[in-house]
Amino acid sequence: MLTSSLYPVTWQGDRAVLIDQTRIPQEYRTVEITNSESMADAIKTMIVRGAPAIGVAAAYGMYLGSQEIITSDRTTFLQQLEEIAQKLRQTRPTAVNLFWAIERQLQTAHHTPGDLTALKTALLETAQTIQREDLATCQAIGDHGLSILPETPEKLTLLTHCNAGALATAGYGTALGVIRSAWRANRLQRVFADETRPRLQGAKLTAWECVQDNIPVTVISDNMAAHCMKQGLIDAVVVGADRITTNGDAANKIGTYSLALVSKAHNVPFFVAAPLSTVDFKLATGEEIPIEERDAQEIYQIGDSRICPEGADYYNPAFDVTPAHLITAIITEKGAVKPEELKQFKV
Ligand SMILES: CSC[C@@H](O)[C@@H](O)C(=O)COP(=O)(O)O
Repeated sequence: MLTSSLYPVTWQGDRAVLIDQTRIPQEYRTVEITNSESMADAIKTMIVRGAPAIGVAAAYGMYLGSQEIITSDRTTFLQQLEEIAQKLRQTRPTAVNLFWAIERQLQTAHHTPGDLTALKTALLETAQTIQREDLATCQAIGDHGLSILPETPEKLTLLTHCNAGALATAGYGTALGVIRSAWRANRLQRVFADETRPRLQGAKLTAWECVQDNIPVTVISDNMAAHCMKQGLIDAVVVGADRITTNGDAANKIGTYSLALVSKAHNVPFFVAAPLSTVDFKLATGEEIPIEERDAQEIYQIGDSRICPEGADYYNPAFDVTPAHLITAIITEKGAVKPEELKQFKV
């Protein structure tokens, strides 16, 4: 029996309720967000994280922001809404879903006729639509992924990195959606979850989600993947993405690129599962993707303990780019394609 009722964002009347992903698995707690500034903070501090979930959260942030604007003049309203959009854009630079969702809300605002009350209602409806669509999209990604997983005599063991699960989307997940669909189809033996230093999304969130759904999960540290592949333990790798460019290069959580190299060396298929809202057709190659650099403390400290000496320097890029040639297929809601075939989805 699958639960998967792990919705990172829930709309309740006049507020968004977020699962606080910084506390899982120690504690399941929710945070109520009633204004655009708190939503921007929640995205920045990773209370809500994962590219599609960030997009959903930002869409509600735009609606909450619209409620803060006190004017009856449409032009002034649109100017102030743009300022709110700008604050939300400044939270995290890599996941394109953030910019995609904000743009969709601005388009809604510009194209909704009638008074400002009607416009604000349209912003709430658009946020809810983005959320609903993403859930359906993840389920479609799961189905398409299932159809291209390798045919093996035994059930599959799949490896994933970071958390591209229900918590990272409107629900169900992208990479973990494929894994859920494989489990549901009785084709999955086990998931290996990279712990994903420095924020440990794999050890904390992916492992927790799998436990909720009774999917057998083995957590490994990030440097163990090559050894596991050499032992023949892994049939395929499935990861998510934060931004994919027109040529099929894919930015995802730091460590994904090395995992792709290791997969190539061991002839293990490497799949990227992502909605088309994660594809940035404005960018030609992964070289152009802005890579977020986060606070050094994420490297030198675990929990409350400092693990590295003072006096050293630290470097903390949160994402890396896997070149298209290392990707077996990109699994989208419209089907699984080779990276070079992604262009066909450009509208
Ligand atoms: C479906 S989520 C895809 C990606 O956003 C995910 O793999 C990832 O890298 C998340 O990074 P995070 O820094 O936790 O937001």
